[in-house]
Amino acid sequence: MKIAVLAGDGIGPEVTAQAVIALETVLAGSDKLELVYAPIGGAAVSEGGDPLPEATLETARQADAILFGAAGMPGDESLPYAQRPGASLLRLRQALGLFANYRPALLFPALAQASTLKPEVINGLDMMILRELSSDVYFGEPRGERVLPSGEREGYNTMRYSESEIERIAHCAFQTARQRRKRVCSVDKANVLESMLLWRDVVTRVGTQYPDVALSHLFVDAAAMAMMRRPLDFDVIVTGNLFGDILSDLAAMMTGSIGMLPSASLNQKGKGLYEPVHGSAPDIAGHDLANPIASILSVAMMLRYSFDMAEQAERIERAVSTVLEQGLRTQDIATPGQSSVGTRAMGEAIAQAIASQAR
Ligand SMILES: NC(=O)C1=CN([C@@H]2O[C@H](COP(=O)(O)OP(=O)(O)OC[C@H]3O[C@@H](n4cnc5c(N)ncnc54)[C@H](O)[C@@H]3O)[C@@H](O)[C@H]2O)C=CC1
Ligand SMILES: CC(C)CC(=O)C(=O)O
Ligand SMILES: [Mg+2]
Repeated sequence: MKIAVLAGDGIGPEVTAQAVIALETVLAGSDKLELVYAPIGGAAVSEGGDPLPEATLETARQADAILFGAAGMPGDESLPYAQRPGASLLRLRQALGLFANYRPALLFPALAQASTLKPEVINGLDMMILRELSSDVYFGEPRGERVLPSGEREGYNTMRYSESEIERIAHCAFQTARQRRKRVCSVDKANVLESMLLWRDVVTRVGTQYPDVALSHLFVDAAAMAMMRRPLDFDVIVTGNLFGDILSDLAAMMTGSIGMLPSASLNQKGKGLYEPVHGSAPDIAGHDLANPIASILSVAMMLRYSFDMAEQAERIERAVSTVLEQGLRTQDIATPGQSSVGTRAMGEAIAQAIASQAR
């Protein structure tokens, strides 16, 4: 198995290093693992000017799966789009056709006190946010900035969705729900936006092919409220690129921290990129403070989705659960008065827990 490792910027390399250790530990004894490192984001700009060099793209194309860290740092936004380190991930997603982004929000019981919601509201939390990843306002044309006749500057973007783009993500949602609790909630803004009215129409039409799955619809503002109020009501949430980006950060806080949320992004051929939901966290980068669990759990998703290695995936997830049960915390999931460990110590403890498991 050839894995492209694109660690990127900020805490990206810190958490990815721990995810690689977890992967190597769970595959110990296998000579099949091949890791190919390539630069992306600000790291790639410093080397050659392009945040997504052709060689990196080729490495990603040739690999069986991709492990991504984070890209982008403060100040990026002043650069033209194609040179922006933060945009390199969007370009990579587009180039590989990664349209289905699975973001599971799961509460580890040991972290009930770390969530900002009351334990009785979130105990048992297990929702899957399925975010469409290759379209919407992030990619719509035209986009840009212009000067109005008044001399005032105006920024503009285009929210768009085609029927086929909605259809394919809707099928993913219903198929995922069939493996879970058979409920899909589609989140849109069909009361205001034409692209979202089409979204609702198409999801409803696709839903008729899955009579065993219950489909509901919510406008995104009401969805944000309902997710905070009764998160356990949700099974699969399917939504567009922008709303999925926002709602997954919201869901992350229910699990204790954004440092807990992994993700898998798949294309139509099943090729996958695996990454933590969080960004480069410049405020804590370089201080051994980042929580590596989201990245480590992303490796578990990789083993399950790309390599059909459910047993090894479960071993990683069980090791995470074990160290959390033992009371180990990085600073983001520590409750007041609780001591915390750094990125490396958390990663090492998880690797040790994997190694000492009875198989
Ligand atoms: N997938 C990616 O590569 C993403 C990149 N970004 C980029 O990252 C940069 C920073 O963006 P922000 O909005 O600050 O989002 P962020 O996710 O990097 O950080 C938000 C907050 O969460 C904390 N945090 C994030 N990950 C953590 C972890 N593993 N452990 C503990 N705490 C963690 C940070 O310290 C910060 O307080 C920007 O340049 C942005 O464009 C943002 C989101 C995703
Ligand atoms: C480049 C951004 C859209 C990354 C992000 O915030 C995300 O994928 O969650
Ligand atoms: Mg985001």
